[in-house]
Order: sequence, then structure tokens, then C-alpha cells
Amino acid sequence: MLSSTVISRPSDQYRNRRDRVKTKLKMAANVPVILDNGYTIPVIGLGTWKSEPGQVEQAVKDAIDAGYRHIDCAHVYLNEKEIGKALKAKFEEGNVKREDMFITSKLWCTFHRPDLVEGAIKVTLENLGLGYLDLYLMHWPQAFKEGDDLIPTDADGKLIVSNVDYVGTWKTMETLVEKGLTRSIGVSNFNKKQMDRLLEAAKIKPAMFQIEVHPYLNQQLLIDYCRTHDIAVTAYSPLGSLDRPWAKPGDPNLLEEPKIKSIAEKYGKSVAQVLIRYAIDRGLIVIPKSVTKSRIVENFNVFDFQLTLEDVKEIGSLECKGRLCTLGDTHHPYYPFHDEY
Ligand SMILES: NC(=O)C1=CN([C@@H]2O[C@H](COP(=O)(O)OP(=O)(O)OC[C@H]3O[C@@H](n4cnc5c(N)ncnc54)[C@H](OP(=O)(O)O)[C@@H]3O)[C@@H](O)[C@H]2O)C=CC1
Ligand SMILES: O=C1CO[C@H](CO)[C@@H](O)[C@@H]1O
Repeated sequence: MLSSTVISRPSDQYRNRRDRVKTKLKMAANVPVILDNGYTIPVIGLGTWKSEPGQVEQAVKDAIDAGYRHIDCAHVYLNEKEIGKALKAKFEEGNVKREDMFITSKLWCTFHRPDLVEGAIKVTLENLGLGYLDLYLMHWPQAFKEGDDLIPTDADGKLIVSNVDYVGTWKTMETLVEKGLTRSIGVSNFNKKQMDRLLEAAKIKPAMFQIEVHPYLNQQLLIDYCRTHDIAVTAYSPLGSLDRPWAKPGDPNLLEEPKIKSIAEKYGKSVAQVLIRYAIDRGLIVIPKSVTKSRIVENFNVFDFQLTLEDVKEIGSLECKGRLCTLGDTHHPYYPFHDEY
């Protein structure tokens, strides 16, 4: 009887070994950052805001194939079901397991009332097809009127706010960790005073602070603050969020900045790759968004060069308080961006 053992040709064996080494190198490059609670997070994640439901499934699959093990999601991006489909397909293929992935999602502003928080994470878990999240962030400190409308407005189109205190929301998020629904919790878009107030009340310290960071808004003061408190920082909109819905023709474009272009030329890399390194070399986690396979691959291919201190300073000189993302009514009592930082 013929043996059922498949004997591979030497060239196949070589190719397999070479592929394995390549994969190992790729994984070793996506060096995880250790959070203060002991969990680790891969330094690059795939952003998914504005990734259309019809595109995001393939984008997440492409990202996982390229070596990404970290996906940044949010209920308000309205695409978590499709991301869940991609994760399921990849887990079923067997090359990647749930525990290899770091999945973040965010509590939206209409679910801040303590009795709504657990239901909100459960909807996200159901949509993503997961039993737990790695990280659940309070998306913004401001609460909006509870209900089906994610951006509730009155007859004049004015946002309807809710007076729920983010500290009460945080106390309920702490129970999500105790219940095993998420491993870590954190916040996004807070200012320093809000962070101080949260830290004073917190039983579980935020493991992560997700904020807008790029050369037009380098956030040095908030980053220093987090370093003092051992809170990791994730940089969002690292490429300048050109596809943000409110972008206007003629707005400054980071991808066209001559200073960054010349640094990119020096290393033979793209401007996007330099912008991603700008975050990594400042000790940040970074979540560039793309639905384009070649860019998804490009954005991950940043582990064969490093910026010098001079490069970082030169890029940092583009700082111009150029904030790209704000939310809602500036009169909201918890609107975060009136203070210097
Ligand atoms: N916590 C919060 O409040 C916020 C969190 N975020 C998170 O951060 C993520 C990233 O930020 P985001 O605002 O989306 O913007 P990014 O700065 O990541 O920019 C995304 C844009 O850059 C394009 N792009 C991606 N890669 C390249 C490349 N290599 N060369 C040229 N263009 C490129 C994308 O195009 P294309 O997709 O067509 O390839 C898209 O138009 C979000 O998706 C979200 O997950 C963002 C905002 C707020
Ligand atoms: O993640 C986000 C994308 O942009 C939205 C509109 O400002 C924000 O609400 C949110 O922070």
C-alpha cells in the first residue's frame, strides 16, 4: 500500500522554511507594547473609521494576511458586523487564532448612562462575533441623549446632549473587566483635567489613551502626561485623515509636506511610512486606516528603518495646533478641546 505521507520536494521544503522565516520576521517586527496592566498591544493596528461595510471585510483580511494583529473598531463606525465576518473567516482558515489578535472597540456617546454600558459592549461583541474585547475605550467624554439616534439632534439640527458624568460611565466600564467582557479599558479624546479627575476616581486605571496625533498636532504635553502615569498612547489620524468627511479642497495635506517628503526620500520610503514611524519612534501605538490592499501592506512595511532624533524634530516643527477631529457642541460641559491640552 502506498504511504499517505506527502513527500515534499527540496524546493518546496526550502520555500516553506523561507516563508516561515519571513513570517517570523514580520511578526517580530510588529513588536508589542506592554500595557501597564501586563497585556500587550501590537504597535500598528488597522484603523476602520470610514471603511465602508462593502470594503472593510476584505481590508481586514488583507491586513491580517500582511501581518497586522490589531484592529481598531467602534460602534459608531457602523461596520463591526463586516469586521466580525473577516475575523471569523480568518479564524476558520486556522492561520490566526482569537488570542493572536488585539481588538479594540469604543463606547459611543449615547450609551454613557451606567445602565446602558453593558448592553453596548454586548452589541459590539455580538457584531464582531467575539467573546471578549482586548480594549474598550470611552470614545469621548461627552454624553449625548440616549436613544436610537447616534447623533441626536433637535428640530433646528442642534445636538441634544445628556448630562451623564463620564466618571459614572467609567465606574461601570470597570465592571466590564470584572465580568470578562473586555481585558482592558481606556479613554479617547479627553483633556488633561478630565484625565486627572478620572484617575482620582478610578479603581482600574485607563490602560490606553487614544488621541489624534500627527505632525500638525504633536500632542507632546498630553503624551508627557501619560508617560508620567504609565498610560500608553495610541495615535489616531496619523496620516492626516484626508478622507474625513469635512475635509475641504486646499486644506493642508501631510502627505504633500516637502519636509516629510525629503525625509522619506532619504530612507527610500513613502511619506505615509515616515508618518507611521513618526508615531512609533515617539513611543506611540499607531492605527493608520486604509481599504487599499497595496497601502495596507505599505503601512505595515515600516520595520526596516528608524527616524533619527533630528528627523523627529524636523517633522515636529510642522506643529500648528492643526486638529482634524472634534465632536459636537462646543458648549457641552465636557467638550474637551477648550483647554490648552
Ligand atoms: N478615537 C477617535 O475619536 C478616533 C479614532 N480614529 C481611528 O484612527 C484611524 C485612523 O485615522 P483616520 O482618521 O481614519 O485617518 P488616517 O490618518 O489613517 O488616514 C486615512 C486616509 O489615508 C489614506 N491612506 C492610507 N494609507 C495610505 C498610504 N500609504 N498612502 C496614501 N494614502 C493613504 C486612506 O485611503 P484609503 O483607505 O482609500 O486607502 C484614507 O483616505 C481611524 O480609521 C479610526 O480607527 C480616527 C479618528 C477619531
Ligand atoms: O472616531 C471618530 C471618527 O470621527 C467622528 C466624527 O468626529 C468622531 O466622532 C469619532 O471620534
